[in-house]
Amino acid sequence: MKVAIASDHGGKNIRREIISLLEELNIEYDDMGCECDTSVDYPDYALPVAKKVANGEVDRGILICGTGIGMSIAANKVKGIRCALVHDMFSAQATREHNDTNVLSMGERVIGPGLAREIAKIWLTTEYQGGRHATRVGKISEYENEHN
Ligand SMILES: O=C(CO)[C@H](O)[C@H](O)[C@H](O)COP(=O)(O)O
Repeated sequence: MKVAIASDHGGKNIRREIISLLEELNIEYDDMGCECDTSVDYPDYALPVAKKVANGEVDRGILICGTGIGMSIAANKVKGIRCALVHDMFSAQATREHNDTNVLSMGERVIGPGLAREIAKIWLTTEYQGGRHATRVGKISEYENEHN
């Protein structure tokens, strides 16, 4: 598996934490910034990561900003992206099993680095269940294909 990861200025500490997790899990990653000391705009980081996932350059994406909301809104504008904003371990597991999410978003002003690490670990290691969920995910893809 290869993962692209990025944050804005509000998510740099958790990004560093998740990079150390990726190294511990021996998961290849592409760190797409930000290398910022000042304020930046989250779409400039969410969209390149989402595009890399959508075009198959990487398998998954992880995004962190202050709340995770802006990153998730931006990522979900890219065709083929199913980005989940997650701040608890139950949802981290459920969104992989049920929604086959390919991008994870978290907010550093919402949760601490320890919980973010646990969430990312669960999200990276949980398999999609398919079955009844594939029908539902398929309906989303169908809509997306018809309207883009
Ligand atoms: O996009 C966001 C909220 O939806 C992120 O939390 C940003 O990190 C946040 O908006 C940045 O805010 P700042 O006041 O410019 O630091």
